[in-house]
Amino acid sequence: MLSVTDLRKTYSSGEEALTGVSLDVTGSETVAMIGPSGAGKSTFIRCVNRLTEPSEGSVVLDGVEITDLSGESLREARRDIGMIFQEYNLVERLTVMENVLSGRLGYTSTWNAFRRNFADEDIERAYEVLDRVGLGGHENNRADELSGGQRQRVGIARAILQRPKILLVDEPTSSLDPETSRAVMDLLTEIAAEDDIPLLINIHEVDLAEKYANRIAGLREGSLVFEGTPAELDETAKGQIYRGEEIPAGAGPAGKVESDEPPETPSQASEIRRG
Ligand SMILES: Nc1ncnc2c1ncn2[C@@H]1O[C@H](COP(=O)(O)OP(=O)(O)OP(=O)(O)O)[C@@H](O)[C@H]1O
Repeated sequence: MLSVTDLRKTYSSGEEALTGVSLDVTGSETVAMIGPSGAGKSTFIRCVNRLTEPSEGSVVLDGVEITDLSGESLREARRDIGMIFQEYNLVERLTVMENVLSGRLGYTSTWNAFRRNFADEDIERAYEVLDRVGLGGHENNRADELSGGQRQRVGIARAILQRPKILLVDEPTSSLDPETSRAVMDLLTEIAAEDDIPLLINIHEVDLAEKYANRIAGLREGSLVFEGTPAELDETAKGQIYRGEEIPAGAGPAGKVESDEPPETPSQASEIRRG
């Protein structure tokens, strides 16, 4: 379970990106975070795994206070957090298999990673994970030979190879066409359900949030202005999130709630074969 309390982030520029956001993500639920551009969605997700340093607040994952950690303990905690990025964050000249195995780099020594001495067990599991995301047979393709949807599948495979306790997903579909976006969302929500892990997903497309999420969190100007089910996300709530409209007195249930570093990878492409 992820429990975020009163998270604040002020960038050195003085920009107050988060002004005290609290949100829990539990079980195998999918929580979609929506909101206009600049609302603070990416900042929120990046503060959870400390790719961005929060200014104040608490982030607890399965009982571990992430904001207190540093060095090796922070690296260990990050292994529990699968991260999937909008622009995939793949190393273009590396193979699919190498990109996926880079999800295991946190577990292997620098020397072994450099030599690409991945454990046979990891390679075996990477084949399984690639089959699972529909990329069986593409292990030795270079990342730059893949379509956008396939690249995102590699990103998903890399994240789940870590056996994470939560998946954080930042705008997974913004570079994809509608059909591919739905396929990627199907895959993500299937994995969350099958592996019994929660999914926190930033997403621009409200229709995808409504279709796939169990719960929707609406951010506006760094504050959580809505938290509810897709059914509760009515026009009033959308007006509040996207246009800053006040909730009319006596309105329904919706509204409420007051209130830098990609994974390390080896440097050159080469084939890694089943051991
Ligand atoms: N590294 C940074 N330095 C300074 N300000 C930043 C930085 N990153 C983000 N911001 C600012 O913080 C605010 C929130 O940005 P963030 O990227 O979190 O929003 P977002 O909701 O994810 O937007 P989008 O949907 O466009 O990706 C914006 O005003 C943005 O300009």
